[in-house]
Amino acid sequence: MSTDSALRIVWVYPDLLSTYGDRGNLLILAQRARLRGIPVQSEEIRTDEPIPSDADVYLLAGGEDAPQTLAAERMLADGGLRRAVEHGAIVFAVCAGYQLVGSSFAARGRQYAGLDLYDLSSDRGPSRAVGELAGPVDPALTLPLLTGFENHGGRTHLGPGVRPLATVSVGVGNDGHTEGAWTKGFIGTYAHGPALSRNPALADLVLRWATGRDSLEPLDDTWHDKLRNERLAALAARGKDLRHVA
Ligand SMILES: NC(=O)CC[C@H](N)C(=O)O
Repeated sequence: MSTDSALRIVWVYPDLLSTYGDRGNLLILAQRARLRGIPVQSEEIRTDEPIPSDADVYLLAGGEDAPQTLAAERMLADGGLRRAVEHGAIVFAVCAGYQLVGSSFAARGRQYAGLDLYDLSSDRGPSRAVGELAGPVDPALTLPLLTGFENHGGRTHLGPGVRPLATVSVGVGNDGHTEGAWTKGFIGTYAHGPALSRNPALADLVLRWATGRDSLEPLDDTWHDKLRNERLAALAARGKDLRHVA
């Protein structure tokens, strides 16, 4: 992002990929930037539009199998997201969006080619993972506990080019042990909720990457904290052991 221009945030294919309130990720990211005085330009690029390759941040959301395969096909043919990533754009991808930035993913009984932007691939798990997802984030990122809601049939396998975003205390995530993936400029997660509302520190990490700033002024996170605490208390009430979770 250059200093005199707005931060350009693109939500890719809201008409295909948009489940469980994932549009909230766009709203939260844009609002947390604006509250810091960072001008923002949000764009929703639908399936029949070319994906711009010169934006700063790209958001991909969840989707059912059929829309996910269509989205992958269109994105591969379009090429805009690949060009953007090659220019250093940041990608925040949730669930179906997370799976389709890997080399391949499973849907409707077979494997489909993904965009192969990051070192991960997905196949089908033995059961659907549905419910709360929580766990400590990779200490290298110094973020608080990840909390979210998951609903997916896929399981994701990480290569050496990415690191797990979190380890799983509650839920399934990638495989019951790790959840999501990251490398500088990329975060993938199975967390809906939306993820950036339940994890505002993750939104700020994306903003720090996008602006090149080492730190951002703190915001009033009262309502995010209430939501986080309510969700974590619900897990504790169900006897989930979160003691080892920061
Ligand atoms: N919630 C989602 O995005 C689901 C992703 C994918 N269709 C799966 O079931 O694994």
